[in-house]
Amino acid sequence: MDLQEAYDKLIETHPVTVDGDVPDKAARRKVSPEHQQSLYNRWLKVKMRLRMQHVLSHFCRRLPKEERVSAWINKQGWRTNIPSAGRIVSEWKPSASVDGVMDSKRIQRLTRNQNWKGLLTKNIDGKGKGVVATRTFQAGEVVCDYHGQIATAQAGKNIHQSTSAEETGYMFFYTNSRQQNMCIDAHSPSCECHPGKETFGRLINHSHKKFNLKPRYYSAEIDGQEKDVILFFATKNIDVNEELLFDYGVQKKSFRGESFAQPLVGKCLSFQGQDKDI
Ligand SMILES: C[S@@+](CC[C@H](N)C(=O)[O-])C[C@H]1O[C@@H](n2cnc3c(N)ncnc32)[C@H](O)[C@@H]1O
Repeated sequence: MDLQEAYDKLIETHPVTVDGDVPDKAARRKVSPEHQQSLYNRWLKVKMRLRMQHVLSHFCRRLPKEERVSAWINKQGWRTNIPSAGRIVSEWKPSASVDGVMDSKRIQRLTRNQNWKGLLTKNIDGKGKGVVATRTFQAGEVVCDYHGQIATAQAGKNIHQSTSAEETGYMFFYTNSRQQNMCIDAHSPSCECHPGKETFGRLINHSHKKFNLKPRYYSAEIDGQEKDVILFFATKNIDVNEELLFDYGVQKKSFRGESFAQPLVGKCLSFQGQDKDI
């Protein structure tokens, strides 16, 4: 029997699991006295890979800090065969299906607390304020959300018509999972749930050609309540100091028309002045 056959036989009775114990020597010898040591090594190697995947799947769409990974690993109660937090961070890639992103407690917490890290508000020549990255983001990472009061599209349109030109660019129109036209109204710099805090999403500027973010709509259960959430995903790797941009869906250089989003595609109404980066 070669090693592969022996290994396949061993895992029939002793499958590798994240928390399982390596089969003892007697069990390994029973399968193959000749390969018992190699079976031991291979079993532990596969277990390590499984643990790495287990940790990575917990930090699925936001690059974690090493200390955070280390703290989480410590909580698992593993005494041997412990993955290195440094290696996890260096090998980190966005994982998990985009559909399941709002299942992540971390993303839910960031959405609830508006504590998005790695972002900085800055004045951008010719555009007013904008948002830049203070760390690199990998393609596929969740960067932040578009936060504000959720309203019907009609209510948003009314606000849009009754507010000043400076305020009207902060409405994000979308269609929800029940096919209702809705709007995230962020015309006030801070919202009722986060008084005194200016959230990042509303400050992200537009570019049709150089966008590096794409919004995606979710209907998510947060704190037992169904909520509409618009998450911004990096469409490419983003460098430090790079401005974050998404395509508002405006077609013209100066957009004043009415337009409602297709599902999953947001549109901000009213875009005035000289558009940089168009
Ligand atoms: C959602 S706000 C973005 C944040 C805004 N720059 C601010 O200072 O609050 C949308 C408004 O930003 C400005 N803006 C966005 N993208 C722009 C661009 N590419 N060039 C010039 N102005 C832009 C327009 O005034 C637009 O109505």
